[in-house]
Amino acid sequence: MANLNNMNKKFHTLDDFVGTHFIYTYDNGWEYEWYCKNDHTVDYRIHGGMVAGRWVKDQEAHINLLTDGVYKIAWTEPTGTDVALDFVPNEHKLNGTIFFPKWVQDHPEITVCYQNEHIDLMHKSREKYETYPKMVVPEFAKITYIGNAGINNEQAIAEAPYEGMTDDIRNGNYFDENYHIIKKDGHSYIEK
Ligand SMILES: C=Cc1ccc(O)cc1
Repeated sequence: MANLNNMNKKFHTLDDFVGTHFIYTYDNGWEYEWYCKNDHTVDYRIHGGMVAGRWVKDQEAHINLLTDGVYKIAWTEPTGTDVALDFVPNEHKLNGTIFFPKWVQDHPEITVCYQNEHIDLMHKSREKYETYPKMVVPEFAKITYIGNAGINNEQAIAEAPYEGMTDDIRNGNYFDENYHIIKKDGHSYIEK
């Protein structure tokens, strides 16, 4: 058991941000977990909201330092969903805007999966169903966890979300001191 929640971390440079793992709750109640895997890649897991249960690895993203301790991340997904995040981690907050195509709003369950194994289905669905009007979700979020997962840590986001997972992470019951998953009965995990 290791308490890796580093809410007092101070951010200045891009290097301070890359390799950091966050959990946050949007003001609409949606809880997300997001990992800046390297300077052009993100992984994430969705714990609450319209597409709770969805998780994604190796999403290409634009990751930029705007000014001291302020970061902008933007990407477009195989579903056609676009995302722009502005992190102000020293104030434990961010602003996220998600632009969902109409089909994700109409059929969110199609996207609730480990997306990496269903890229074809995402591409087929975005052609088959409607794109417009898009559903825009602009929200502030409060950061509840900051962890130094390190760059290209494949264990940070490595299994489907489960009830209580974010509490396990925040309470230090999920990762060991090397930021590897602690093996637990009843939960799948990826071998070290
Ligand atoms: C749709 C993905 C997504 C990932 C992180 C976040 O904060 C908002 C949206």
